[in-house]
Amino acid sequence: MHIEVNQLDKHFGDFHAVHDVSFKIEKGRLIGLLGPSGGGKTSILRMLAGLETPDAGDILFHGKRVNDLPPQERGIGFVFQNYALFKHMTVYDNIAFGLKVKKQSKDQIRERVMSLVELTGLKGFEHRYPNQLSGGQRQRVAFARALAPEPQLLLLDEPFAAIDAKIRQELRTWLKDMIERLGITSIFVTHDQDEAIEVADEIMIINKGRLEQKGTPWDIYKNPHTQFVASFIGESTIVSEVHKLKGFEDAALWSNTKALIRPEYIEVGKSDEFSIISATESGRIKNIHFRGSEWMIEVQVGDVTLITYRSLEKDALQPGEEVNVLVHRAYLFNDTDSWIIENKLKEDPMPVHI
Ligand SMILES: Nc1ncnc2c1ncn2[C@@H]1O[C@H](COP(=O)(O)OP(=O)(O)OP(=O)(O)O)[C@@H](O)[C@H]1O
Repeated sequence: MHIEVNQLDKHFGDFHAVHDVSFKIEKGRLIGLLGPSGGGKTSILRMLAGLETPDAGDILFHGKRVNDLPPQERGIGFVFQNYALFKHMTVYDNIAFGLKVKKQSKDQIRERVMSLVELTGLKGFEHRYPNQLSGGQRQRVAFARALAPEPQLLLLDEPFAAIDAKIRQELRTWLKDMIERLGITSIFVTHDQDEAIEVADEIMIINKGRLEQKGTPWDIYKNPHTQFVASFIGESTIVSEVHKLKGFEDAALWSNTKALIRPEYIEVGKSDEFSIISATESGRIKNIHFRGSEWMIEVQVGDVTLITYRSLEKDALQPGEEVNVLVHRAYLFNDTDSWIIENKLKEDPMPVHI
């Protein structure tokens, strides 16, 4: 289903929960609504579902305004974080529920339920009750139940929040595959950036009721439009006086700016490891922390502490050691504008407006 939302607005009493939100979603896309708690993600989802009425704005499904359609007439399936399965019903009856409401025949229901049981890998579990299933299995039942009436839009609110980390990882991949295979337009709410980056075709970043940015995970990561987006997606060090770093002197031209520097744009090494000498700084290793497959390195350059990662032998760098540091690029933000600025001693000297 193709979705268009124009200037959606919602207050709860005096509280402005959703501000002027507009977006379009193409048919078959898997969209992640990502943002901090209380930002308005669930409110947007509930308005799409018809469970909440917008104060202003239009919601169009296939170009047709649906603001006044009740939830059951919008062709939507739901999956919630707490499974919301009927505890007193078997897996079979849970999946069949929406079909019975639609008054389908017993044979039709059996055929549809069994094909969904097969699709979701639940064969052999049809006669179990929810309390006889693992969290991951219950969530697959919830998914099958939502799909049963053949919705055109699937809405998932924190679908994996209540599930252990390892199973959550498996379910993410499973869900992505499943949705791709079915080609059903889906929107899921999450506050977990890794989940959104890994699963979604496109991410919408929601903060304080506003849509800050919409794009593919790669595009948002590479070209964050606001300081909030840059700091919410991926890691970064915030630096207020980036012009003090070699190659970034031009940043002094813009007032009230803050720079964000991603770990992968920082290279740290012993002096003989660098060839681009003019752009390197002298720094000192402040601390190193073991992080499993890599080490987190805090390096002091003047009064700035930068964070980066390296896979290295334990004794390759030591706290207190003098090192060379090269910063490749930074994101620069002031109240109204944003730029990507490359190290002019190393690469393109011109900042790119984003
Ligand atoms: N029915 C309601 N009445 C009053 N305030 C509400 C209502 N629903 C939501 N809110 C408020 O609106 C804001 C946005 O809530 P919403 O649930 O949409 O955010 P969210 O981004 O989904 O957060 P979370 O990740 O915590 O679920 C919150 O401050 C919340 O307290």
